[in-house]
Amino acid sequence: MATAQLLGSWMQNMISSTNLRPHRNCHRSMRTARATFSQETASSGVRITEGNGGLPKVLLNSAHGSEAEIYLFGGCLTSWKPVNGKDLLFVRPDAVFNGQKPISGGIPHCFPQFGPGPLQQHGFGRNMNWSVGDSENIEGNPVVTLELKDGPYSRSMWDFSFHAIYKVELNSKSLTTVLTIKNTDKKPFSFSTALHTYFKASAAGASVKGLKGCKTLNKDPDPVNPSEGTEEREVVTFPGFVDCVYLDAPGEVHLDNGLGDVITIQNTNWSDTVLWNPHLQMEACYRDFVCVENAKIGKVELQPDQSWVAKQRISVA
Ligand SMILES: O=P(O)(O)OC[C@H]1O[C@@H](O)[C@H](O)[C@@H](O)[C@@H]1O
Repeated sequence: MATAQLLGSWMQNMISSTNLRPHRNCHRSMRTARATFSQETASSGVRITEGNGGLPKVLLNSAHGSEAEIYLFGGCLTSWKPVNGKDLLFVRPDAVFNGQKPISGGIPHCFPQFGPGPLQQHGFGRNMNWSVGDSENIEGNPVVTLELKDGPYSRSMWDFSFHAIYKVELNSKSLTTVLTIKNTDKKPFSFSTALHTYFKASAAGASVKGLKGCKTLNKDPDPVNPSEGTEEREVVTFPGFVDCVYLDAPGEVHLDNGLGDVITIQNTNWSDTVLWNPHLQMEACYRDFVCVENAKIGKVELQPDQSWVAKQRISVA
């Protein structure tokens, strides 16, 4: 795509308002850097365009025909189309794109709190502007790295210096994300986190395999005092309201979305899995999605300069 198309005037505003870094070499003039970034990103299958509500979004296009999109607001993946062309993520019809409220759908970040807890539900990572740190292309597969650092808004709720790095790689049939949280403060901090993935589904026909034997924290009916149990089922379904944490979940589970797709959800270091469907609490859309979330429910404590890293890979056959 031509530079002019990539960088309209809205984009130039966004560069300053979202700390978008056009290129690693910051000594170049901004103008040259913008042009270089756009040329490089166009050829790497990574480009930035205007999304809903005028919010900037990163488009990933692989040489194989797969596609994904990520809003910088919240670092939120809102679309993933493997080569079969079907979007396997779900964005709720009540989602707003105003840069004020989190985007309800896709893969929002829960950070630095999964919740419930003292901070706002699911923390603030999903309603801050992430920036683009880097982009590359590996054998036709676009890779983009987003970053989030503390600022006055996060400090007002959680007074720590941190650096979150979110690397997203799109392959023909898979989407891999690596999240790194680094303590850049002089004091330790602790956090919980999740990738709150909304999958498009027929909730009535959807099921998850791989969780049998896990300890469970069932948040239905009381999310603050969940009841402990053990999952006995080989195949977990969504017959009504579901809100359950699976502790020490395996590195791989399988979601049958009830729409003809089986999605393999693999992880490294996301120790827990959460299943959620709001049923009649969201009458307008509960039939059309299920959430299968890789999570870290127990607190991670990081000393200064320490990092925590977790990987998720979602794929279709
Ligand atoms: O903030 P959202 O996207 O509406 O999601 C809320 C739900 O997120 C789930 O992860 C929690 O387990 C639920 O308890 C919660 O209600």
